[in-house]
Amino acid sequence: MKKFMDENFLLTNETARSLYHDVAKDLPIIDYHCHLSPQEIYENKSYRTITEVWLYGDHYKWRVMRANGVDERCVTGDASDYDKFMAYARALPSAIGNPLYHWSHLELQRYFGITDIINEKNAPAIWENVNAQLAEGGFGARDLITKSKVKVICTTDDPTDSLEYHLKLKEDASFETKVLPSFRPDKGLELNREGFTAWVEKLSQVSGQAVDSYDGFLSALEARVRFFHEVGGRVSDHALDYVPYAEATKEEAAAIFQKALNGQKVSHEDEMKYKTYTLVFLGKLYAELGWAMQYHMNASRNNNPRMFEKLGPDTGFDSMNDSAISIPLCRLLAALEQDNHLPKTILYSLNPTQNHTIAALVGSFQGGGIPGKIQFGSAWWFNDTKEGMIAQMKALADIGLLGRFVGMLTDSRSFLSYTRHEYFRRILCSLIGEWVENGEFPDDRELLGRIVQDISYDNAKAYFGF
Ligand SMILES: O=C[C@H](O)[C@@H](O)[C@@H](O)[C@H](O)C(=O)O
Repeated sequence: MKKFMDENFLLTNETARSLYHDVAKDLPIIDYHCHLSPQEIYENKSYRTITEVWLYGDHYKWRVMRANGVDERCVTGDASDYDKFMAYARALPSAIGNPLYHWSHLELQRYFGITDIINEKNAPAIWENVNAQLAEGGFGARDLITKSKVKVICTTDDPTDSLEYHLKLKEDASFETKVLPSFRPDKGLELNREGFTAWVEKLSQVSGQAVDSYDGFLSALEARVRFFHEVGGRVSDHALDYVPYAEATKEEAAAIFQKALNGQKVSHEDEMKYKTYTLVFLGKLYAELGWAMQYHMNASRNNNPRMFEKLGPDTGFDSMNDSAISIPLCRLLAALEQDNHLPKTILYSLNPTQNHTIAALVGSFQGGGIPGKIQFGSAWWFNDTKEGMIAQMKALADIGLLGRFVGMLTDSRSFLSYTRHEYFRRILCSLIGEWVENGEFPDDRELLGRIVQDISYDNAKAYFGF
């Protein structure tokens, strides 16, 4: 029997062990999509308790606690940090087979040198141990990033953000990791959602442009894209909970925008027309600037209205959507490809039944001399599991070029999540090792090492141009 999570954790064969230990293990990280706070990075936020650094903001862990019957008071409420931590420690043994079981142990092992198997009995000692280490210092946000060998972080930012902390970080030579903004204009696309008109008003203020017409709106958005570019942004990100496609003239899109600006709801067809026109406009701009555009598709968000009312979005009440994406997505990309304005694009679907659909679809839009220009993005959110990552990589290998994959991102709100890259790299090495040991790929260590290094780091570096 293998030992629990030792140095050969998840490395199921000899080739995998050598690829991981000799190549992947010590490579730096490019975190091209996450939800970390630039302010916390700038201020090198420190933590007093394990709960603060480990559980606050981590909605994956909150779901496990709720599923274990923990009262919301002990999840996001006013219970003490100790009680919250104990509630998680009590829940964890039931998370057998869930990546959180592994991530949680990896986080304690790699950052705090704790190799105990977490349970209710030893949790009080772990609480004392981690809190004492935190008090000694060296566990601030920046310290954790540096320890994790992260070269670049792309945060997720609203177009109306002043990017104050990105600008400050740019000036701060004492911190070597690049922290760059990503342009996420969802609030400007979701014209039927509450807050749309207020957001447009804010956009007008920050861009210093009047936004009383669709032309003004597009021009203000463009100004913000260019501002993000100046600050170092090279990536955009869109949450397309369903993929819209409905052709529209500019006049039609403008009339729909005006209607929403007057506080009226627009029909689903009009919403799609507006989104299509605006997405194509933005896509062309990203292409001009050489950015990579990310589409995060098919999330079903905020499924629990009562909890949404109480806690807001991204608090652990989301799931997968099953809208068809193939036709609208092809049309959307084709509208950009038409005049050669398709930017580098990364496509993620939260619905893993669409793995092969996306892997095949990306192949229809490759070209223009950029290796892996259209990417099938890494297994996202509920798919960010051992089986989910293997399924995504196998689908990509089946139909496309796994060797050009830009690999893992963190997508997290926690500074301890960098162990997810280790998890991914172990699984990658194992998968490749199995093919080699099965005689399906030659045992050429130089070539294999190259492929592992590319997927773990070099491809992302070249793709984003960091
Ligand atoms: O991994 C899960 C996430 O952090 C999730 O909350 C985000 O991916 C978010 O939905 C987004 O749209 O960017």
